[in-house]
Amino acid sequence: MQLIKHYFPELAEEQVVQFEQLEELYKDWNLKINVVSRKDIDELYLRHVLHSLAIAKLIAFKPGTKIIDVGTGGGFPGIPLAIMFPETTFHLVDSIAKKLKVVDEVVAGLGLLNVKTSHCRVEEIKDTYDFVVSRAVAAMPTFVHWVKDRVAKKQRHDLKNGIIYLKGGDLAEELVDFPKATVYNLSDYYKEEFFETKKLVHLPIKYKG
Ligand SMILES: C[S@@+](CC[C@H](N)C(=O)[O-])C[C@H]1O[C@@H](n2cnc3c(N)ncnc32)[C@H](O)[C@@H]1O
Repeated sequence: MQLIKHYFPELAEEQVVQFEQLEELYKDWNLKINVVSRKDIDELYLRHVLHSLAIAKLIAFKPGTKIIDVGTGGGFPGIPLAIMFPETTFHLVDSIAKKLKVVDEVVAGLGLLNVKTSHCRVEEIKDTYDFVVSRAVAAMPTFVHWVKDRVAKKQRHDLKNGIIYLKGGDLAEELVDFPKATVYNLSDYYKEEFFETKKLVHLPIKYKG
């Protein structure tokens, strides 16, 4: 938790409490429904919370912003971002019900009012959002195909509406067809070795409606 305070010193007291509560909630629920690996749960703040919050280093979502987290799994990056931006609404979607059960319990345990969840494939969602966030779900061409019509027209931020994707490793091949993508190195935000190869991709998506 010190890690989170170190990189995000401006958190309000309520947010600090919510981030602190995450560890116990995940440890507890993970014993009942295994959604986070053992190694990852021991390093929850580094591998999940801080990693998810890299998106908050790129952009501060304004009040009223609508975000969808596609393939949220156990709630990443959606839950840490929902704590960080309480006036932004987050729709967390996953095709595996047991993962969303954990997400629902963690959301209830934290008392988060800005999160809703759907158990479905993202291809079934019809709504639109300012940004589509995600981590480790599909290769970029497949992902873009799934979500390109989910991006709203109205711009609220300097950063163009579109996809914000947390990815590891070499992205060059995946991004050849997306010249408008910008890749950010998480090592520019965080000094821990875990982030050395981690990246954040922003891909603006133009509304076609
Ligand atoms: C590797 S996990 C990543 C989970 C989480 N984003 C994280 O980083 O911890 C990928 C997740 O994407 C979900 N998923 C894959 N394709 C999907 C789709 N088309 N619609 C919704 N969820 C999907 C899977 O069920 C799985 O929970």
